[in-house]
Amino acid sequence: MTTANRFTRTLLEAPTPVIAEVKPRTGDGNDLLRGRSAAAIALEYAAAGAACLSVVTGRWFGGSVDLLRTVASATGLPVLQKDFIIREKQLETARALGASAVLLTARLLTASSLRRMSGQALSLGLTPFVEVTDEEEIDAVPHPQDSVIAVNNKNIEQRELDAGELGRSLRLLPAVRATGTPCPVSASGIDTPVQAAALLDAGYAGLLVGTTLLRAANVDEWLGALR
Ligand SMILES: O=C(O)c1ccccc1NCC(=O)[C@H](O)[C@H](O)COP(=O)(O)O
Repeated sequence: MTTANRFTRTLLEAPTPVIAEVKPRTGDGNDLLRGRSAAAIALEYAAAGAACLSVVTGRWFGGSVDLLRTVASATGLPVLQKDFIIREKQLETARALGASAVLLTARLLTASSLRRMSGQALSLGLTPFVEVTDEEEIDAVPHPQDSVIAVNNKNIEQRELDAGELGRSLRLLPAVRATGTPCPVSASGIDTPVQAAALLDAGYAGLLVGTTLLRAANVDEWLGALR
């Protein structure tokens, strides 16, 4: 497995293809850590069978690059960094701190910036995790065979305070598959194991789950329901 496809391979081969997210708070400031350390949460996710981890380092959600360092060193699982990543320097930092994949938000980047950042991520051994919300963005994803393409069910312009629309993932799946990506992912707003199972049954290869797992009374039970 090359470093650039470690994240994708791990997700594709996992019995529970969930990317479990660590983020300190919601977009409107509600605490999600509940007194726990980020490392303890990462270890709990790993023990419950999560395939990969995601860390939100963006300040809206209370994150920092230190959080990435902490989570990446807590377990051996591949880690995605979620932030507004727009410069090559951020890619170098992501790699240095232990990330395997980096969020590139199609809505926030011009087509040429997305192409440049995807190419640079791959050359640094990082999987581009390209987040999309419509067909136009999907058609413009560069290097689809080497990227995760994630449909975001929420709207980042609203700091993801909307409830999320899982129908978006179902509607856009054929277009995502048509790109040739091996790894379509549905991200955000997944609240129950029943919803998660329906997205996997529909053909998603992976799911990104944050708030619900951070609030779950029993992460083991939540993820176990998908096996
Ligand atoms: O989506 C983005 O562009 C983004 C950029 C910078 C920081 C966070 C960003 N998105 C937030 C998230 O990715 C969600 O935390 C994640 O998808 C989990 O969603 P949820 O399960 O609804 O908490």
